[in-house]
Amino acid sequence: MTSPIYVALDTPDIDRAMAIATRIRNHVGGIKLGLEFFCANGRAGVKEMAALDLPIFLDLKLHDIPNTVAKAVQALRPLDPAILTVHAAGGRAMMEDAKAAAPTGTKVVAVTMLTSLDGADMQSIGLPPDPHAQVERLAALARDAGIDGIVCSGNEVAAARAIWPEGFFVVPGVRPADGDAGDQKRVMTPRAALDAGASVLVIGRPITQADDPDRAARAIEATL
Ligand SMILES: O=c1ccn([C@@H]2O[C@H](COP(=O)(O)O)[C@@H](O)[C@H]2O)c(=O)[nH]1
Repeated sequence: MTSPIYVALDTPDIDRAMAIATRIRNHVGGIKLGLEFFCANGRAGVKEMAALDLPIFLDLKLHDIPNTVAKAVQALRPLDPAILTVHAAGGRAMMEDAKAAAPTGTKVVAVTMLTSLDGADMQSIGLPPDPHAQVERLAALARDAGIDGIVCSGNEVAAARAIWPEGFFVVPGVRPADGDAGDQKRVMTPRAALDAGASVLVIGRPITQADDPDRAARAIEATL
C-alpha cells in the first residue's frame, strides 16, 4: 500500500533535501517542496529532486489575480507535479484558471485556513473566529471552481469531506502524540487525521528534524 505521507522538505539546501529523501524514501508516498526550497533552487532544483522518482507536491500556495496565477502555473507545467497548491482566498476565477492551466495529471488543491492560525488570528485579520466555518465555506468554493481538493487541518477535514465526498484532502499540522507543535496551532495525530478523512498527510519537522529521520518516519508509519 502506498504511504499517505508526503514529507515536507523545508530547506534551501538541496543536498540536505536529497539526503533526507533518499533515507526515508521507502516510508513516504511522496515529497513536498515548498517556498523555502523553490526560492533557493527554482525549477532546476525540482527537476533534480524528481530523479528520486517519488511523486512531487509543489506547495507554492499561489495567490494573485487569475491571469498572473494562470501564467505561473503554465510556467510550472514542465515539472508535472502530482499536487500543486493555490490559496482559496484568491477566489473562484483564480482557482478555475489555475486548474485550466495545470497539466491534466496534476491535482490542484486550495489552501483554506493555514494550520498556523487559530480563531484569534482570524479575528485579527477581520474574519469571524471560526476555522470550521471558514474551511467549509472555502471548500464549497473550491469544489464549485472545479479544482481537485483543499488543504485544511485535521480538525476540519471530516466536515469538509461531508460537503465534498469525492474531494482530495491534504492535511498538514500533523504531529505524533508526543510531538512539539512548534508554530502550528490546529494539529492532529496522523492516525486521527486519516480516520477523519485525510487523503494525504503532510509531515515535516517531526521527520526532518529528528536525529534519525528514517526511524522517525518508520515510527509514524507504524501508527497508520
Ligand atoms: O495550512 C498549511 C498549509 C501548508 N503547510 C505546510 O506543511 C508543512 C508542515 O510542516 P511541519 O514541519 O510538519 O509543521 C510546511 O511545509 C508548511 O508550509 C502547513 O503547515 N499548513
